[in-house]
This record gives sequence, C-alpha cells and structure tokens, in this order.
Amino acid sequence: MKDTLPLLSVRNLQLVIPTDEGTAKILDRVTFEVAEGEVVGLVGESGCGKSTLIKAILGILPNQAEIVSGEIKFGGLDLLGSATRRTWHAAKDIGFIPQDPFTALNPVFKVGVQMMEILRWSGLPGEPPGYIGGNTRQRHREHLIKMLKAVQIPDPEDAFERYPHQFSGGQRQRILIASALSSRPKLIVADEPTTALDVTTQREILILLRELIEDDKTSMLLVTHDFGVVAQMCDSVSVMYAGQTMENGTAKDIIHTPIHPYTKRLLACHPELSDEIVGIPGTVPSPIFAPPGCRFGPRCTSCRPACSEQRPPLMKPVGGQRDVACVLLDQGVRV
Ligand SMILES: Nc1ncnc2c1ncn2[C@@H]1O[C@H](COP(=O)(O)OP(=O)(O)OP(=O)(O)O)[C@@H](O)[C@H]1O
Repeated sequence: MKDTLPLLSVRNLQLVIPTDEGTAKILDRVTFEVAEGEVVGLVGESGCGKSTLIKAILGILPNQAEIVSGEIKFGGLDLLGSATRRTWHAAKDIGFIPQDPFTALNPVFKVGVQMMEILRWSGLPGEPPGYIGGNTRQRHREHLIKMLKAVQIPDPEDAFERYPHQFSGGQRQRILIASALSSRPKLIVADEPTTALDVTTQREILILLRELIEDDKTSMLLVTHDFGVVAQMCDSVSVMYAGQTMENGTAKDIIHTPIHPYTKRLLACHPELSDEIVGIPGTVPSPIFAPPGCRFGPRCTSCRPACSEQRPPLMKPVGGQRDVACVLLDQGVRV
C-alpha cells in the first residue's frame, strides 16, 4: 500500500481456536500495515477479532490459539518465529495501552512500583530488558517522573507514591500512556484507549496521545469502533469484519469515499460523518459458524451469489491507493 518498508506488516493472517462447539475461525487472512510514524486505525464492530489480532501482535495469544498461515513482521523480523525474539520485541519496542484504566492497574501496588516493573521489562533505549544493574533504578524513577509530568499528572513525584484508586479514570489512563511510552517504543498498540472515559476526557487524552507520539515519531495501531476517533487521530485505516480485512486506505479516502459496502454501512452509523443515520441489520456471525466467502454477505444489500462462493481477495481499485475485498469490484459493479 505504501512505498517505504512498513514497521509492522500483517499478511494473510489466519488464526483458529478449537472450542467444544467446533473450530472458531477467528482471523481469516487479515492483511494491513503500519508505516514508521504512522497512526493506523483498526476499525470494526464488536466481535470482529480486533483484540485477538492485537494479542497475536503482542505474542499473548491463549495457548489453544493456532496460527494456521500468514505472517506478522515487525521491523522486518518475523514475530511468529522464535518465541524469545517475539517476547523481546513485544517487551521493548511495542508499547501497549489497554482499554480499561479502571482494571489495568493493580489496586494494591503504588503507581510508581507498577511503572517501574513495566519499564524494567522493557528498558530504556540501549538497555536490555530486565537489566537492573548500576544506577538503573534511580534513572528509571527519574525518567518515569518526567513521563508523568509529560502526561500532565499534577505533582508527579507525589503521584509516583500513590495508589491507583487515588486517581480519576482519565488520570489513570494518562498513567498507562506514560508507562506504555516510557521505553520509547517504536510502535504503540492502543486497544480502544478512551472508551471507558467521558467524552471531554476522551478528547483530551486523544489530543495528548497524538502530541506525544508525534514528538517521537512513534507509530500507533489504534483499535476503535468509532470513526470520530479515526477522523481525529488516524492517517490510515484498516476496516475488519468478522475476522476478515474488508478495506485498507488513508483515513481521508475511507471516510469521504468508502468503497466496500461494509465500510459504507459502518460510516452510516456515525451521526457526525453521515447525513442519514442507518444501522446495520443483523449481527456479526460467530467465528464457529461464519458464512462462506465474504462474511459480510448475509448483511450486505449488494450481495450476489458470487459473494458466498469464495473469500474475495484484497484488490486495488483502479487509481486507488487502497485495498478492497469485494467480488463486486472485480465484476465492475458499482458498490
Ligand atoms: N479464546 C477464545 N475461544 C473461542 N472464541 C474466542 C476466543 N477469544 C475470542 N473468541 C471469539 O472470537 C471473536 C472475536 O473476538 P475479539 O475479542 O477478538 O473481537 P473484538 O473485535 O476485539 O471485540 P470487542 O470490540 O468486543 O473487544 C468473537 O466471536 C469471540 O467470541
């Protein structure tokens, strides 16, 4: 999709989890990439496989999950290869901001203790993960207090010694952002980082996050179901439905001229981005009983018999800077 080598590249990733009811085909040839310094939004309804995809990138999949095919490359290295290499990179070069600041911090440990532990296992640039020799602890403490200041936590020295319940939800999310950015990772994976917060705090946190990553040219994979957040934050977007990549493109193209019927329907659910608000009838199918071919077919008003015959490959529409997986494109049908 882009000219330069991507920092993160996920290609044709297929992942299954065996269950008592049958095999859950959770990811079906997911494909997208994140360039250096780029913010990519990963968008889709609940149950589309976003969290599973993040776990695959971070190397924290449940034991029973099986990657059937495909690849995840980070800085050119195969993250699905050696477990040691994967863990090292996930710890050092990929920062993670979780969804819920109310549960992500352990209530019985001081904030500083938890931040120190995370930084110990990621390390500052040039330090191996887990290293605590020399004056590392002192340097980490000073660095983390600076990070708390950068995320606008009042009286950061004092905050370092306080417990999570002594902070508001917005402040806790700022602490988690400070922690995730503390090792100066190349990539931040943020799993709906503001959904647990009120609208005003959401906006403040997103603006702060964007400023912080811009300063260091850090890339970000931002999981969200909210196109308003995409419009505010993202350079590019990957739209997922029921474990399949439907459309990849720049945020501007996807928001203003969506091509895939699913992208169009998803945008039409957002009052701020659509003249006419229309929901999408039906629900995301279970990955155990996913329909054949395009999984959006049963909910798609443009659906044809061909849509259930095979999984449409990602194709580049003429003159377009994006990938779209829809058989109707191949047949020259306006979607
Ligand atoms: N360990 C598991 N065993 C069986 N099925 C699973 C497992 N984990 C996830 N799934 C199923 O995989 C599908 C995708 O789940 P996932 O949590 O990745 O979606 P999501 O897009 O992140 O949803 P949300 O936005 O609600 O977090 C769902 O149907 C879910 O029930």
